[in-house]
Amino acid sequence: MTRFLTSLIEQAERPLAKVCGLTGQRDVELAAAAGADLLGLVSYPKSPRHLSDLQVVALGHIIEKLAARSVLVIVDADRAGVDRLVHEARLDAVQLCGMEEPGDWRNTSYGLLRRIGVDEHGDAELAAWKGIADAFVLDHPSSAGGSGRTVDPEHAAEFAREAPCFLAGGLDGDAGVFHHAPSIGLYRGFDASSRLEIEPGTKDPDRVKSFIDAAHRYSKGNAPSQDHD
Ligand SMILES: O=C(O)c1ccccc1NCC(=O)[C@H](O)[C@H](O)COP(=O)(O)O
Repeated sequence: MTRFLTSLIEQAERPLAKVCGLTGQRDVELAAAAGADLLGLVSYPKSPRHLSDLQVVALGHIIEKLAARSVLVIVDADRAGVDRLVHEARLDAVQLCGMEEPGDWRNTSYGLLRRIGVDEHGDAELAAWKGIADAFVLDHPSSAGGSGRTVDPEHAAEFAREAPCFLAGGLDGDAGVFHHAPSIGLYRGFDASSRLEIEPGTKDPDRVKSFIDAAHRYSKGNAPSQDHD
């Protein structure tokens, strides 16, 4: 049986937009209203966007009511704990960003994203998680996520030729996405967080909308259109 996230990625006629690091009902609602395909909730105490399990449960239920799709973003996760939280919070997918072992994450009932740092270790990571993760999030290697730093476009494109990938790292509105123009058609989705914020943990509605519109502007697999503003 094909999992929902693989189906979503394959059936979408345009790249998906994931808005990450949503910390409250206001931001969840504005991202959903702006058309985000995936809404990310971060569980990582060192992040300014960290949510407790109780907060994840509350926001997960709100996202479900909005008929939107949620992603738990977590670092050094434990499978049993994640399975429990996904069930309680009614989440759709999980993004693993730490030192998790691929073998522990086979056959999840939820969608699975694996974060890959765009550096010389990325190839081995990607090979280890292929067939387990539905897709990969290509991010700056300096931290587990939310760095606001852009990745090397040519190196990222090499990974995107190997497996379904979301591009992340320092993306903002149109200019941020379009910076990757030569290889933009390779990506199945785009993922942004810190550059869409007014302050850490609070999203700017205009930047969120501009990012989502930019991400949706491209036809999957095609070269970028040049008609953006
Ligand atoms: O957002 C965080 O603080 C975070 C912390 C630890 C692990 C992952 C985190 N975010 C993951 C995401 O999916 C972000 O969207 C991605 O890293 C891009 O972040 P940014 O460069 O800030 O757009």
